[in-house]
Amino acid sequence: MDCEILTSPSDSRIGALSGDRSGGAAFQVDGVDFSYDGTHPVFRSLALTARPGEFVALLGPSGCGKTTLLNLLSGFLPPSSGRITIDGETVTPEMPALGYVFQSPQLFPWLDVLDNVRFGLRMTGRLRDAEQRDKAMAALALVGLEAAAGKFPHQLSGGMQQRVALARVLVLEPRLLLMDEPFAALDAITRATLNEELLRLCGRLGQTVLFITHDVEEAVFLADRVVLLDIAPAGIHSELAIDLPRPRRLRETRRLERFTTLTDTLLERISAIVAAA
Ligand SMILES: Nc1ncnc2c1ncn2[C@@H]1O[C@H](COP(=O)(O)OP(=O)(O)OP(=O)(O)O)[C@@H](O)[C@H]1O
Repeated sequence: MDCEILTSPSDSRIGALSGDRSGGAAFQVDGVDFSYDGTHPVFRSLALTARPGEFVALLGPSGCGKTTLLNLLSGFLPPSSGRITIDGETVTPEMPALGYVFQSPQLFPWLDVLDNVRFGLRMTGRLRDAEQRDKAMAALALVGLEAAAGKFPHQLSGGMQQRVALARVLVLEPRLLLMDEPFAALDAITRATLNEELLRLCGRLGQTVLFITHDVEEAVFLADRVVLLDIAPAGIHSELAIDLPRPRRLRETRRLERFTTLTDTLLERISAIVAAA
């Protein structure tokens, strides 16, 4: 099991990643209709925005369209009408601003950790080998895995594999991270550690994040704002601003009365959605 608490890498170790990126991207979903088959809509006139650097958690009952929304935002699925923009530009899957982290790490088993992290840089072909290595090592330092650079995925725990997957995305310096239940398959201790790690990284790198989860406490711990989706095709049921102080540490934050109030509010809203279905 991978449950060590990581220390923060020094600025010199992550220097190779501090290139020309400038914080997070804004996104805007405007009047979006979407259906997979043309007859059963998943969204009708959906509208959602996020400001640069905002951490938005997406909650909602199974089948309400959370993954569909991520796929629309990443440009993998085109809306049937409406517009989705990242920093004002219509989204396409090739946009360098985008990084996608899935529930399963999806590493290449035949490549070692360093080459898994380097893979995206090699595909862009823009940097020399040595620069690619520097950037990949910097990304591994960010997730506390420099020492695992020469290992293969099967030699890593589930939590370490998910960290490599995160490093593989961070190396490309995305300004919008789309995360689809990235820690759902992990044990509770690893998940708690990675939640804290993710907040530390976001505080440091400033990306905008859209994070899907089924876990109300995880959503409240991580987010600036929780967006709750209703049964499809109703779209957004409600939003809740998470006014908990930062930096957040799991044990301290969960003890706050406000944390309990916010999670209870969301649980009540979810029960109402399910009861009305
Ligand atoms: N490729 C597809 N083809 C047809 N219908 C799909 C496809 N993917 C999803 N759907 C349908 O679209 C709706 C929304 O699915 P989606 O996976 O976005 O929901 P979700 O909220 O992410 O669900 P879960 O919480 O269970 O992961 C569901 O009714 C689902 O059955």
